[in-house]
Amino acid sequence: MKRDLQIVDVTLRDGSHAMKHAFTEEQVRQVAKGLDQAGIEYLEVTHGDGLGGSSLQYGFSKVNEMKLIEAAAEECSQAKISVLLLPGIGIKEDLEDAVKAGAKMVRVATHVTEADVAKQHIELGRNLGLKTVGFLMMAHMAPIDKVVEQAKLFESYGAEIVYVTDSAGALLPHEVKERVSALKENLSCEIGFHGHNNLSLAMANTMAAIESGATYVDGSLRCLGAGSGNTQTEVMAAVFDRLGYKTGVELYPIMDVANNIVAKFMPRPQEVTGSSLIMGYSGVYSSFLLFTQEAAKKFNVDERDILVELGRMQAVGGQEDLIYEVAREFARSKKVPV
Ligand SMILES: CC[C@H](O)CC(=O)C(=O)O
Ligand SMILES: [Mn+2]
Repeated sequence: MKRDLQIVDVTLRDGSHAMKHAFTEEQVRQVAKGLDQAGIEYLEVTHGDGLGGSSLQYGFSKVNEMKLIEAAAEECSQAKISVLLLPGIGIKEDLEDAVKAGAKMVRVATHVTEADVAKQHIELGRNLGLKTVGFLMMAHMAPIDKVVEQAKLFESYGAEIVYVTDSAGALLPHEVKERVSALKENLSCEIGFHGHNNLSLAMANTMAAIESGATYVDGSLRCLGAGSGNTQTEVMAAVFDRLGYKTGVELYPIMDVANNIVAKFMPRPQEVTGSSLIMGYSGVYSSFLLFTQEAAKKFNVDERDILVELGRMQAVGGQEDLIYEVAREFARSKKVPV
């Protein structure tokens, strides 16, 4: 079937942040099987921070991600497994192992101003015969011309799709429109959008993206993802159907996997909480949420103060250690015993 839009499901990757990287093999099998049967073509499986993310800094995975990729691939009859790779966290050998485990797509992710570090990884993805994607994270942090420049680099290395990634859930619909339209005008490859719901705008932003020409859009079941989570996969399936787009995704089966499987194991509902709202408001990486909550508790300070300060400092992925430094500094200035 020719699809007008591709919904890429990231429950088993972005959802790993919300699960503190504790997915079990059985959970992954059930979700992958449900997504496959509902008609999703690409589903992403790795540690939340991508291949090689299991570590003291980002949190250890309960189950080795290669085992999870293999398990997901075994459950799929038509769907393909995508893996996320952040150069520096994941290495060449991780991608090669992921291919042996069954991966068919790689999304190489860099900070929005650092696309140049992805050249070798994108070339490797193409050489391994993978569908290869460039993922520009924290897209709110760069002006449009910079986003275009960086996206063009991805395309020149061989990326077949380039994503505008709203890692902090900070973009407003008109800002998504500006970014996606500019990429559409200046690139020949397909354009994707990955949203977070910290300002309750994930669906509106996804709509803005497709109206501006994006053809790949990410979602997660019951929004399971970092911060307030992602655009909700099953909601996208319903909305796109109402709009007359063909996605290949069947509504009742996708709702069933969301409500009968994912809802049963998610640790908490994906809501816009005080902290995740501040992440969107201040432009802080969604995956910092649980670390910030732990640091706030440990140092007895307000989570929101930590997040506003991280936003002011323009902290980016990889700077998780700053969360604890900022919390300690607040505790010191408030004379809270640490
Ligand atoms: C830390 C990687 C990150 O979770 C990738 C992603 O989904 C995003 O930037 O939103
Ligand atoms: Mn994300």
